[in-house]
Amino acid sequence: MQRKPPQREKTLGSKVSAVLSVLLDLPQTLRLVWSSSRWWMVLWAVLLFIQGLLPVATVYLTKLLVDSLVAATKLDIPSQGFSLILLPAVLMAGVLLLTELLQSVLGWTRTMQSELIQDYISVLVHEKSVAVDLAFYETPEYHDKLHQARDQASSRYLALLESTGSLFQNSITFLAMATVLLPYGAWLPLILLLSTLPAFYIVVIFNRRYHQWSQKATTDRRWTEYYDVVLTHSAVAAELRLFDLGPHFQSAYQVLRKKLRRERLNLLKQQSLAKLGAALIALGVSGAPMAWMLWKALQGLIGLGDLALFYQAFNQGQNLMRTLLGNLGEIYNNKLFLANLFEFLSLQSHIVDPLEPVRVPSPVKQGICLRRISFSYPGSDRPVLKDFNLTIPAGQIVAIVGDNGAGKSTLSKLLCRFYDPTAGQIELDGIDIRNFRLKDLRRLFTVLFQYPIPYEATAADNIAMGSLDSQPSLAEIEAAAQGAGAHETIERLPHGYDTMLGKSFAQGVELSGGERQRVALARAFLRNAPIIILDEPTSAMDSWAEAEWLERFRSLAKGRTTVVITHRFTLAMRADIIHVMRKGEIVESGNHHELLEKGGLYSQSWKAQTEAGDRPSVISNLP
Ligand SMILES: Nc1ncnc2c1ncn2[C@@H]1O[C@H](COP(=O)(O)OP(=O)(O)OP(=O)(O)O)[C@@H](O)[C@H]1O
Repeated sequence: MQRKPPQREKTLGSKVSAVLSVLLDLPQTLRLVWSSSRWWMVLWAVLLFIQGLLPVATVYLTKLLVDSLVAATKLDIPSQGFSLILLPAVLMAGVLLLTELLQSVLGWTRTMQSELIQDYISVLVHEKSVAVDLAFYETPEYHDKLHQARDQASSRYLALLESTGSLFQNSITFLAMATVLLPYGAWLPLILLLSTLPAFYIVVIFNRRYHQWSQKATTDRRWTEYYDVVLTHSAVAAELRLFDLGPHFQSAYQVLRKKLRRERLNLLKQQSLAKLGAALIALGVSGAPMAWMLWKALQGLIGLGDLALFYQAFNQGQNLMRTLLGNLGEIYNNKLFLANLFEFLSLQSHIVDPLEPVRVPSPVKQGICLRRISFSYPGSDRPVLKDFNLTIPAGQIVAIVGDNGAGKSTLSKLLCRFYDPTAGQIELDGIDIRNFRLKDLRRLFTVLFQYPIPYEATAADNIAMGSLDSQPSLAEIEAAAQGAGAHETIERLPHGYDTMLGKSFAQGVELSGGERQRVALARAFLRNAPIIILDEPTSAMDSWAEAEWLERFRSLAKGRTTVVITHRFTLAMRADIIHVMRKGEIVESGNHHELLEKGGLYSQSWKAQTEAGDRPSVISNLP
């Protein structure tokens, strides 16, 4: 077993520089906020600046009030005393009023900013997640990253903004307060700083530990989310009840939650103890100046107003210092978490447009040619295709039949460049498809995937999604539905083409598997692409529906290049060329009659099934 190299202990200096580098990078991080809500940010900064000055005004007015009170008590005429107190009292009330007013305007600003930032980050994450290679979905690391980016980014950004704002506001208050304290001794602000440093150190250390733990716990948290979905999702509801899987998944969920809770509580316990220690140190350091001021007051060297001012200013100064350093700790912590978002946003796709794209052929004249293709899925050593050759002539219907796992669906993914082959090349009219712009290449294809997605939308929109760019008319949608054999089904729905499909939203209806497949087929047909790939188009259809659909399909596919991936011989036999695939290789090719005459795998499967009196629908798994 390989041993891990011993981790070098970090020195205090390297820890400090790590913290500093994270903190100094703050403007870069805040740029994103600036892009999302710049004017709200300006308003927010102005409000914070004013709010930062208010505590000092309160402290100063307290001194004025106490001094006026002392002076008033020495006067014989009460009305004169009253007028002495009036001005500072009114000013104090004004400051209190302004504090309240600022609070509510700030609350409003913060809510607006929070909405804008959340939406902005969601847009960035969505843009990235629809752009990255399909290969990213193959790795748990990608799912962890996506989870971290989605799960915490918005809240961490808001928290970062909050702590930065708080740091800004408290720095202003602190500077003003330090100015007030300076006449009593230049060393006082220094004592304030010293008394709060231990707490700061503890905040930073534990924030880092929390971040490390949180990164490590991402996979566990994703598991709990998975169990949560299984326990609550409609697609799983029937199996869950029939196989009585509820207790199994509930227990798995609870075990993980318990583990996560325990780890988090342990961290919190250690942090609380350390914080208590830091608070005791701070108390010891700050007791001395208070005793010193009291002694001076007793000596008559300072007045009561001074004592009140000093007490308030020192007390608030210390709280402020603690908050300031706490803010820095928070900024550091949130920045650590936001690194996940930036890491996610900086993921680089490998399947990209070429530097000098070539125009896609229009119309397709020769067809598609796969030359010596080898391919393994990312993260897997097992080749799905090895030295694979295939020609799909333009304008013909080519069927690919083969047993499970032969690599049939993989072919369609390579043709659309969801993945690139590890060796060999795919040519369209003699040009390597890597020379085309991705969008242009994919626009040449329409695909009915093996497991098509039913969208929560109306029947018409479900079909229109095949070609949203062209804003299809209802007549075009209906024509596609006719071609897929979905028209009659949709006509029978309560609101026809306007019926919502899926039951997650109001007035939705559920279609059967075969009906859903026809709607998906209609979506594929609507896209007027020159190359059609149909992966098991009739797998959910009954034999009558299949026979009827096949009749229509011939005319629909006319003039287009079609690849039909199927287990069904009744479908394959109508193709111009049939390729039999096995373990990543083409083992037989020809039309139905040629293959029957050859007496190979195709013919044996066909005979075995017809002799058994079955509909010859599925290729048998011959040895
Ligand atoms: N995303 C993936 N990551 C890793 N391996 C995969 C992935 N998708 C498919 N495979 C593997 O590639 C092989 C070929 O899969 P493919 O889906 O192309 O088979 P198929 O011929 O379409 O099978 P079926 O008739 O069952 O649909 C299978 O062994 C499968 O396990």
